[in-house]
Amino acid sequence: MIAPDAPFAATEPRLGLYPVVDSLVWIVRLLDSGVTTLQLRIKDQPDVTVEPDIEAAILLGRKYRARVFINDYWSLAIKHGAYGVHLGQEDLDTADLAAIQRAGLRLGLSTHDDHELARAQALHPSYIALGHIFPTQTKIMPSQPQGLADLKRLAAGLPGVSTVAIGGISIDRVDDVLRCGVGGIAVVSAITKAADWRLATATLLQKIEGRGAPDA
Ligand SMILES: Cc1ncc(COP(=O)(O)OP(=O)(O)O)c(N)n1
Ligand SMILES: Cc1ncsc1CCOP(=O)(O)O
Ligand SMILES: [Mg+2]
Repeated sequence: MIAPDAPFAATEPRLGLYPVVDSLVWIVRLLDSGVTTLQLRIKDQPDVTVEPDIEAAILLGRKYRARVFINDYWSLAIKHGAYGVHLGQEDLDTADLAAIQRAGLRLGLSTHDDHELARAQALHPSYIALGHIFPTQTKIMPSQPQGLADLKRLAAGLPGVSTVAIGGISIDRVDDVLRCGVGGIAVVSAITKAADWRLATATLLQKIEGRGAPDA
């Protein structure tokens, strides 16, 4: 991995509500509900299997003028001209960051602690994700939850950086997370496991971005 010297293409300073979903069906539902920042996170499939959905998600993002980030599959994201890519720390050892940058894609990076944060900052990504903040059922995490105090401390040390909090963020925790100073809140189960995902999405949009769905 060779670190590019220049910063990656900028994204919004405040990414707002940022659902992370595992299918095109969810991408369509959420774009239709007025969500403007999204991630397609399909895990551990061959490129040939995921390419059609990745391409479709990127095209839908363009059609809806939304920011669709592709998790993991950075070369497919480049090939199809995605808005952006989200990578984890382990991906940094193998991904061609210079190619992502040359292609003008935005880059989001995961961080779990101060050490990973310093590594991410040195790469000048478009946004930095901090987490997991609370315990999560969605992904097995080797690290401990960071909690709100650490989130506040870390966010305060990142002036001018677009930040996203992730991990165990339920609707009733959103206000506390926002008070820590992050500009984006990434959620999986708060939407995909909600009894009423439309209501959950509308509530999150209102709390995080102060707006309703297009027809609301
Ligand atoms: C917004 C956001 N933050 C963190 C992650 C986790 O990404 P990663 O470390 O690459 O792990 P996987 O999601 O690939 O399991 C994320 N996807 N999105
Ligand atoms: C992908 C990922 N990376 C860190 S926590 C997480 C899952 C977050 O899911 P949930 O919002 O359901 O806790
Ligand atoms: Mg990943």
